[in-house]
Parts: sequence; C-alpha cells; structure tokens
Amino acid sequence: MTTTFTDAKLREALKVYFIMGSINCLKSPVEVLTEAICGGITMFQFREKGTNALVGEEKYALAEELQFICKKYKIPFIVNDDIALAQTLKADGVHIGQEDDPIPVVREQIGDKILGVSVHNVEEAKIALQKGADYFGVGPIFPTTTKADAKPASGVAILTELRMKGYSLPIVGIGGITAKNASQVIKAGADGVSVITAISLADNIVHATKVLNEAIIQNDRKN
Ligand SMILES: Cc1ncc(COP(=O)(O)OP(=O)(O)O)c(N)n1
Ligand SMILES: Cc1nc(C(=O)O)sc1CCOP(=O)(O)O
Ligand SMILES: [Mg+2]
Repeated sequence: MTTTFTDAKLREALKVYFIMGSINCLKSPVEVLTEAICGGITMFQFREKGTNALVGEEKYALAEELQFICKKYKIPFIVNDDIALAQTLKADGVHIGQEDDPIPVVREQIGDKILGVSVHNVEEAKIALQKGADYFGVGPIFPTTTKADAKPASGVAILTELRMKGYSLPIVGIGGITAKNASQVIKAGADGVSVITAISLADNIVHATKVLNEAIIQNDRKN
C-alpha cells in the first residue's frame, strides 16, 4: 500500500462504498449523496459516465459540489477514471480499471493518494499489486445492468480464491450487490461492498443505506 491512509482506515472506508454520477439519480445528486451519507456510507466515488453524463464545466461543477459535501462529513472522495479532475480537486484518490491509464502512470501523478484498481482474476490482481494498487475492486460479483460493458458475473468465488492465494490487500466487491446478498460478499473475504443502484435508486435512500450498513457490520470478521 502506498497511500497515507493506514490499512485499517482504508478497510473501514471501503465498507459501504457508494458510487454515483448524475445519470444514476432520480433526483438531484446532491440530495442523493447527502441522504446516503446520512444512512452511513463510508466512502464515495464520483463516476460521471455513460449516456447523457455531464462533461466539461458541468461535470467539474458537480464534482466540486459533491466533494464539498463529502468534506463536510469526512467521507473520502474518490474520482473514477478522470485523473486530471482528481488532481484539480485534490481528491482523496482515484479508481481505474484494466482499460484506463496504466497504474504506474497514475501513481506517478497522484503520489500517495488512494489508488483503487479493478481486477477480475488472480493474474490481474498479481499485476495490480506489483504496480502499486491500494485496493482491488472485484466484480461484477452478481449480474448488473448499471455498467454497459461489465463482464459476466463471477459470483463470490473469485473473492475466496484471491484470499486463499494470499492476497491480503483491501478488497471491495462490486456489481449487483444489495442488502440481501452483501453478507455473501463479506463472508467470502471482501472488506466492503461497492454499490450504485442499491442506494441511488432506493425509494428511501437513508433507510436502504442503513440496512446495507447493518448487513456489513453483522458479517464483519472483527465483530
Ligand atoms: C470500486 C470499483 N470497482 C470497480 C470499478 C469499475 O472500474 P472500471 O472497470 O474502470 O469501469 P468503470 O467504472 O470506469 O466503467 C469501479 N468504478 N469502482
Ligand atoms: C461500476 C461497476 N463496475 C463493475 C465491475 O464489475 O467492475 S460493476 C459496476 C456497476 C455497479 O452498479 P450496481 O451496484 O448498480 O450493480
Ligand atoms: Mg474505469
């Protein structure tokens, strides 16, 4: 791990990791994020991506507004894909995937900020670890329609396999995770769950986040 976040602090932050952009919301993203924080999210990723996503100044303005809220409530603010935006905003970190900028290039740019990397198998995990990832985002664990180019769902077996093979880096599961299936993800070895729709499209965001949070706490190996 390269980030200034301690191992324990990062694992704690990954427990209920909410990802969102304007297209994931049925109401204002500011409202959605504020309610999610009220319900107990522990980290936030700004992912402004997909059809009708904001670009340019509008994207920047929304990111700044959401970062302001995160700062107020001391929630780490991570930027998806857009390293330049993360640098301009002095975000707490970035998340990149296998098709994004190379890990060493991103690390060079962000210094000791948090660097999350998507991995889908042991080989990708080995390389991401060697190149300096701070945590792995592993998915899709369950089927999802939120990410158009998501790979087929792997189930939780990939999490067990990574832990069995000795990978101890913080891991967050992603893809189709809800309060109902979150316990499987934690039991299989993840430190936390990363969700979009389970929170962003919930009728009652505060309640849905609380329920998700409780599912994580109940299955936390430390409890
Ligand atoms: C926590 C977390 N895990 C995985 C991803 C997916 O990243 P990527 O594969 O780069 O896909 P996009 O999100 O960029 O479409 C993520 N964003 N966050
Ligand atoms: C952003 C993202 N990445 C994935 C991956 O597998 O890497 S799945 C995904 C979408 C997650 O959204 P939901 O919680 O609505 O299923
Ligand atoms: Mg990406």
